[in-house]
Amino acid sequence: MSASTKRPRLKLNLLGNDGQRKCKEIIERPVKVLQVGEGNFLRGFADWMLHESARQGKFHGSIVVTQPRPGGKAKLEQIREQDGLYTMITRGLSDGKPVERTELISIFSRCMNPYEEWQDFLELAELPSLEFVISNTTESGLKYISSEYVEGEPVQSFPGKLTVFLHRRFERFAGDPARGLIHLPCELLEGNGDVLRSCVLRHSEDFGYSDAFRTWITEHNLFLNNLVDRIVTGAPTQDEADALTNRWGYEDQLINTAEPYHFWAIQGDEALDKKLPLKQAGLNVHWVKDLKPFQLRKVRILNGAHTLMSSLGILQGKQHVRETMEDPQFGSFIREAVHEEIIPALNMPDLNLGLYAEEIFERFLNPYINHKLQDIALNTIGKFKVRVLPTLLSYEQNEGNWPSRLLRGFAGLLYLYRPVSTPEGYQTQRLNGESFILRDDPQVLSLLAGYWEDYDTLNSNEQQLDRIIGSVLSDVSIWGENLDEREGLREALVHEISLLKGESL
Ligand SMILES: NC(=O)c1ccc[n+]([C@@H]2O[C@H](COP(=O)([O-])OP(=O)(O)OC[C@H]3O[C@@H](n4cnc5c(N)ncnc54)[C@H](O)[C@@H]3O)[C@@H](O)[C@H]2O)c1
Ligand SMILES: O=P(O)(O)OC[C@@H](O)[C@@H](O)[C@H](O)[C@H](O)CO
Repeated sequence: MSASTKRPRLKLNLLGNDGQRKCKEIIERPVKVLQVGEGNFLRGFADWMLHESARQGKFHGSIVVTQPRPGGKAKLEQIREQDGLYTMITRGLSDGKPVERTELISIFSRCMNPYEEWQDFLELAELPSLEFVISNTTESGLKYISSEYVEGEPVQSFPGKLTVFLHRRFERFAGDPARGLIHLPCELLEGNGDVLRSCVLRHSEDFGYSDAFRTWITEHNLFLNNLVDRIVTGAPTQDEADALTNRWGYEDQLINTAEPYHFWAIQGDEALDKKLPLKQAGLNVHWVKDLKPFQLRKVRILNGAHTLMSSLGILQGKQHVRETMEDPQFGSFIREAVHEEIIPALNMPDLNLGLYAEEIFERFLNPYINHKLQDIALNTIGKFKVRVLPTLLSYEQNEGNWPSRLLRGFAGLLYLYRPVSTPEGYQTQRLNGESFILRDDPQVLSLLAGYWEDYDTLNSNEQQLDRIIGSVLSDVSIWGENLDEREGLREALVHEISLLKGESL
């Protein structure tokens, strides 16, 4: 956009009377949620859901948004400059048909930088209206980092800050059981609620807080394990953003985009939907007794299919998930791997996993998303161990033979992971000889580089390959067990790699 067409930033007073009234109606509600994290995901997931529930007149509250680390300041400032407003664009396929919806989200009543407004932040703990703490600080943010609390100075880590915050609330309300909070940490960690509670308890010991405080934490605060699922893709392209600016007459620097699909499983009593009316607002939110089956189906089917396609796809020169799924041969390969190998090995007939898988394929085919295989491939070894290998092993145990597509996926991973250390990082080659940088645990990459050292793609024979694969499989430090002791696995993988080298799928 040229300078002459520069538009003002989105603000409340730029909206018409009706728009202002609708936004203010929500913004002015009492603060019920402290949010730790200002990232795209939370804004496209929990905030979007709470706004929807508020819009329907079900959720009578607003959110104070805070940044979880000193570095998150810029995004928070942008939110502040826009009076907490931002546009959410939901687009993708729903039952095979393209859908697109644009909404102005006005659920944030305040922005707060705890590193610069520590006392104000702690004062929030005294709000009688406060009921929830929702966070997403990535897996790196939800962990215990030993620290001291110096009165008046902010603690750096999210769990550390939360501990001081909760202590202030405990003191202000003299340990009133009714003033405990409900915590929904959305970080993608198994047992995320349990992890957060144990961090808070550890910090409370470090900070010298009383046993009575710890009892209040364990007995009167709820830390709910939960599983989130939605692909939130953040800002649109600059061209698209410019076109929207021209259409709206103002610039929104916080436009967020996401797929229509959303799923939130929360391990907790369904009665909590009265306080957090998401299910009753028609959102795909489930209060469940046991989160494990939901976690397992997502990790093994959705993430498993991603991991399976990433190594093979990269080897074959593919770039994106959609392109891979649209390829007739590759697409069928992934569908068959899920329906014929992953789902049977899960052995969960009650969960209608076939339908769940079809929904996932539709998400993979979302025409608005270019999900890069190289992003999914980050730290593939660790992901494969959790997302694919257990399926491969249980299938073999149940059926007495190796599942051919998962085996091919494993062969693809092993063949992609033949790294050579270069100044740019650990490099490998696609099947067409093009180089590709592997981003993974440097220790594992260094071990693998050693095993593949003498290998020559063109001249090495099957015996050498057999020796290398044997060494890789038997490295317990990589796989957590000696996979070379699994009968027939090495031979089958060597055979698959030989086939892979000479062909496409
Ligand atoms: N975007 C998605 O589709 C999606 C879907 C499901 C889960 N997730 C998960 O959500 C997380 C965030 O994704 P996003 O798209 O919002 O990214 P983002 O970059 O927009 O936001 C990242 C957020 O995490 C915080 N953060 C990063 N490192 C931190 C650390 N060490 N300590 C404390 N806070 C830290 C940032 O300040 C920011 O608030 C990722 O871990 C991702 O796996 C994302
Ligand atoms: O985010 P990662 O790197 O752990 O895994 C890559 C993808 O499988 C993942 O991002 C999914 O798209 C996401 O989990 C969907 O909710």
